[in-house]
Amino acid sequence: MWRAFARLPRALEGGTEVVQQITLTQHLPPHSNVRNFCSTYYRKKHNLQPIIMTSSSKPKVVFVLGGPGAGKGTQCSKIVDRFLFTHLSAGDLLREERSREGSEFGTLIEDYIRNGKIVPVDVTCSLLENAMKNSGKSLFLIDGFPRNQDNLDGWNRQMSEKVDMQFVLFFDCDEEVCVKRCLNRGQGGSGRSDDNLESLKKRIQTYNNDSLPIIKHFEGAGQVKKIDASPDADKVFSEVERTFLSSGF
Ligand SMILES: Nc1ncnc2c1ncn2[C@@H]1O[C@H](COP(=O)(O)OP(=O)(O)O)[C@@H](O)[C@H]1O
Ligand SMILES: O=c1ccn([C@@H]2O[C@H](COP(=O)(O)OP(=O)(O)O)[C@@H](O)[C@H]2O)c(=O)[nH]1
Repeated sequence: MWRAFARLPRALEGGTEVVQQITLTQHLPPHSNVRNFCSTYYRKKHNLQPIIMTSSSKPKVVFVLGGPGAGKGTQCSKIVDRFLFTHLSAGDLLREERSREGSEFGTLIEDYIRNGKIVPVDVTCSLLENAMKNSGKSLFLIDGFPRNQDNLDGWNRQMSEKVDMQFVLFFDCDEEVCVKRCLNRGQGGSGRSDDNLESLKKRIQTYNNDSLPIIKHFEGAGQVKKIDASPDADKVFSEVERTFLSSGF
């Protein structure tokens, strides 16, 4: 620990910048002090304003949205490696529920997924709430949700009072790139029943008709952080990392 501190630039030693880390301290990993100092250094270097964080007992949520294959899952794994978030993919939770023995929703979920339709919110929202509770954690990336007005309304009814939504991370990606990535994922053996051209046409249509208006809604409320998802995954992540650091994480 001491060696890591000793290598920090001299400018930081005087503590000229005060960054309140009230909430962060609830989630500190073993080397958190080093991490917090490094975040401060990064902010100074890039002339970013320090975020003054307030304490809150509610779990924090970042929604991760973007077209099918935009790279949401890929970037979420990188965020989890770098920051203190727990990744909850609504699609993964639905696929797990579909495969759970005795699930009353298995057939319904499979039909919705294969046809690129959006599963009724009560099912998805309950899976998300249970996963949040069972994790015992308090910082979540909710990946691939909310995808339509029904999702948003259901979330607002069931969850919005129980959590603090921080922002929406939106991976902006051309349709052709998205389709190509999903087809590659299918050919690479994803085993997903919807990584084929027929399902993809429907998924893209659902995204354009139902999901984009939700992203626009959040944009109108000033809650969207938009990332260009077309470069390679590491390049995309450097933008993502910058976004999280500048938001105080
Ligand atoms: N920036 C990128 N450039 C090229 N391929 C990518 C990039 N990000 C993800 N991929 C690949 O594209 C496919 C879809 O990515 P994934 O993260 O599963 O997308 P999503 O969760 O948005 O559906 C995967 O095979 C993944 O390895
Ligand atoms: O909140 C959600 C998330 C996913 N899905 C369904 O699960 C599929 C796959 O979603 P996922 O996020 O796993 O993949 P993506 O389409 O983003 O690649 C979607 O097309 C929907 O049919 C859904 O109904 N509700």
